[in-house]
Amino acid sequence: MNVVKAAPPSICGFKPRDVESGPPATATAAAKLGFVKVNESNEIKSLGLSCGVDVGSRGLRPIKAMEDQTVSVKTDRSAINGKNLRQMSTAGNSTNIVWHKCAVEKLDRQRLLQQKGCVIWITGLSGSGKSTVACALSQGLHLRGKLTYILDGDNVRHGLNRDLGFNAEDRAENIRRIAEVAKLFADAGIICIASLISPYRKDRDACRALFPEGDFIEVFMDVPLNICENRDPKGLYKLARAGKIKGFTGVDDPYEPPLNCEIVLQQKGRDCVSPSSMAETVISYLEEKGYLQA
Ligand SMILES: Nc1ncnc2c1ncn2[C@@H]1O[C@H](COP(=O)(O)OS(=O)(=O)O)[C@@H](OP(=O)(O)O)[C@H]1O
Ligand SMILES: Nc1ncnc2c1ncn2[C@@H]1O[C@H](COP(=O)(O)OP(=O)(O)O)[C@@H](O)[C@H]1O
Repeated sequence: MNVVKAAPPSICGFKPRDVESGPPATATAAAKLGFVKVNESNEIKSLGLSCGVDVGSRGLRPIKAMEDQTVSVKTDRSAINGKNLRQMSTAGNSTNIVWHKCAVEKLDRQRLLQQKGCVIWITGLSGSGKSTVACALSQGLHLRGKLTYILDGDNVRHGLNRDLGFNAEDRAENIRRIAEVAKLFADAGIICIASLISPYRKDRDACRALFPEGDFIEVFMDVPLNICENRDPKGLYKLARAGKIKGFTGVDDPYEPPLNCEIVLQQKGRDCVSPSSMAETVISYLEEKGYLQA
């Protein structure tokens, strides 16, 4: 039997950081919580007063604090003998980085929230109603007890993306960063609603590629330019027509409508479809695809 000696346990074996980072997934991690013995049959024997979490099954069950209790924990031997060094990887400009896995995973969070994490990507011209539908959708889901978060292009440009402008390269980076943030939200189990013009097909397709099949739900606000321009709530079309804003989408910059998106919300002619009925269309889709349950 190998004896792994670690720092003596605090009152309950957890330090605040251990609580934040979740329960131990391996014998090594468990050892950090106190004195433990690891035997050949993958059992950890607690030697001191400690409490832990049974990670042997997918559902996490807290273990009561008891003295000299033996708990079965699935240990990853490669984590103990250092074989996991093979998982070193390179991502972008970062080299020698290792993905750190936690025992509490997306499925656990989804079970807690009783929903599935995903991104609803709303694309369309300025003034087409993206932000309005995003809010109506968030409200509609909130009323059903579902957790959402909106990433609005305008708003994110006030902080995270304040260094970016509107040339094609900056728009691509704006969209890429928002997609990466949306991916984190979806991993948290949250229904993330991204509303931004995202005018280029290739940029939207690159976002889609970041997500598992089905989790990127593209919604096209199919509203003709003349309606958007008549609305002009911020007076930007007027400024663009007057030549005071250069490279304005739909005026002197392109917008490429989606070819194969999941949902089209159309506003044509005199018939006015309300934002809440548009939101209901999206909610029905989520219900049908099983996103509103774990
Ligand atoms: N040149 C130009 N073209 C288009 N839009 C412009 C421009 N300059 C400023 N704005 C305002 O910025 C909002 C669009 O930001 P996004 O982050 O959604 O744009 S993009 O996806 O990066 O293309 C957009 O907000 P919405 O009207 O809500 O779409 C505009 O208010
Ligand atoms: N379904 C709708 N019917 C009528 N007007 C709408 C609808 N959706 C949005 N609007 C109005 O259109 C304008 C632009 O909406 P907004 O959500 O700001 O668009 P975007 O975010 O695409 O720029 C706002 O004045 C809003 O009240």
